[in-house]
Amino acid sequence: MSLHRLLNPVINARHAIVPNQVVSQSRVSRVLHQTRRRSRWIGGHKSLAQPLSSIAQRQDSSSDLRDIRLAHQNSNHVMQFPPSLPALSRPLVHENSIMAYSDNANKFVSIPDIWLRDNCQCSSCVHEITKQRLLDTFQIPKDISIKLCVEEDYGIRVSWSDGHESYYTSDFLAKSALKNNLVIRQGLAKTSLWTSSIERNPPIVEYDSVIKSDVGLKDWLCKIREFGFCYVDGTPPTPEDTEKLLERIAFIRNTHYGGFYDFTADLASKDTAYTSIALDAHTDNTYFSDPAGLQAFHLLSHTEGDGGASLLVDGFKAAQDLAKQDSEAYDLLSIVNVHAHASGNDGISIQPYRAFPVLLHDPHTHHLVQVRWNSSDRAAIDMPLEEVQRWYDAAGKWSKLLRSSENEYWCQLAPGRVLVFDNWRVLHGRSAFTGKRRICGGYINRDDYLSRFKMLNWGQEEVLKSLAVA
Ligand SMILES: C[N+](C)(C)CCCC[C@H](N)C(=O)O
Ligand SMILES: O=C(O)CCC(=O)C(=O)O
Repeated sequence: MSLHRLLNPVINARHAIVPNQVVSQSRVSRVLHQTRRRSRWIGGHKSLAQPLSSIAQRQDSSSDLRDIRLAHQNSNHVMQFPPSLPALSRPLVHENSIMAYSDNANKFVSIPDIWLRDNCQCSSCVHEITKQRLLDTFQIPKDISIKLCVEEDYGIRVSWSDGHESYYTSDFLAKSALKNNLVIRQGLAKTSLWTSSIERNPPIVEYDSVIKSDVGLKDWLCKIREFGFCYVDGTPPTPEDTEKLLERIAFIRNTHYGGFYDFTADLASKDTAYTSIALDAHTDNTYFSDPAGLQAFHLLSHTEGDGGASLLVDGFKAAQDLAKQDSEAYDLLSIVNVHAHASGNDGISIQPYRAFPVLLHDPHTHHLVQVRWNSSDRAAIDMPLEEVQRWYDAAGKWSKLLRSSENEYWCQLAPGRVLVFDNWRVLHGRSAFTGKRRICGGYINRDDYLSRFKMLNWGQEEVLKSLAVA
């Protein structure tokens, strides 16, 4: 059975639909080069900027980008996910060194002694309960070497030149050498992009299944990971039961709005969410360095008025549309950094530690990992004013895609139906409303959400192996 199927029953590569946009560095470099030629500008601060082309060249040198870009170039902005993993090959002992199959080098390579010694898993080197390293890495003798290593049924035993004894399971050694561990490290999974037609068959789970069993919780999180959102029907229409539901995933994130939120149009917090005006499709927390990973809404009541429909847009789908429609615009929104702020509450003006692009990509895999889009909270654009028209042109195309009837999914929330969505992928909004409308919900950190997802799908042992920890 291939490692791929061993690792993740959730992933089914044969049907995986594109989850991520891959911006080829060569194209990004060309866009920058054009920008540089016109305005001698890179990344905002000439003295600090490192021309992306040089970063691209550095990244170009790593083979893991070559096959990703190849996939990208051959498949027009998209990459089938996840990259197929090689069969798990058993490590072997050769001339007093340990060889493991590296899918980076596509061959068996010798594992460096320092790495092996530093990753000894015995109870004096790793805390058995906390899984933290106890060993002082930098006290390992510089000339550390294997004095003797013996293959056993399930692993390899090593006697070191400093007298230490180690034992490594074959599974640990094999998985630590793989570069494609990102599937587990990043909690990647099957992704289905959607349009307004999702209305016919939206992802739904039942409250009881989620509350009563981890099987139900896993099903919910897998649907959120696949579609970027999922309803939970049958939820008792109370803040208490809604909070309990969300805490099945992880603790609620505290912000300047408080923790678990229960709000209405009373400007209790000085944000337009606390009014009755319409809100365009946006992602929340663009003013935070780390926007919440999940956001939830549970409409508890709406009396003496109407409107207040909810809007969802698949940002990854819209990004794919933009990439196909105008790759230069896509690249510009992937490069130009935009500032954001939250400054309504007294004594508060929050910004992230740096400006971020609308479309944020993983610097190593080039996968699209985050959409940051909120015109209400947007501040300065990190681009010389004489250049900024290009950003507005690109952003205008993006906005048009978000507002297209193909991509807008309008739904009417109701008591008992909790909406939870991936705030790094799915944009949300609402129509204007009248009357008294009460919504509760909460934010959950992305890392806490993905931790729960990975624990339910692979378990701690496999996750730690993917990190070369256990
Ligand atoms: C969700 N809750 C009502 C607590 C706050 C809403 C804040 C919305 C903010 N403009 C943003 O985009 O993040
Ligand atoms: O009131 C709503 O339906 C959504 C409010 C909103 O967009 C937000 O809280 O971020």
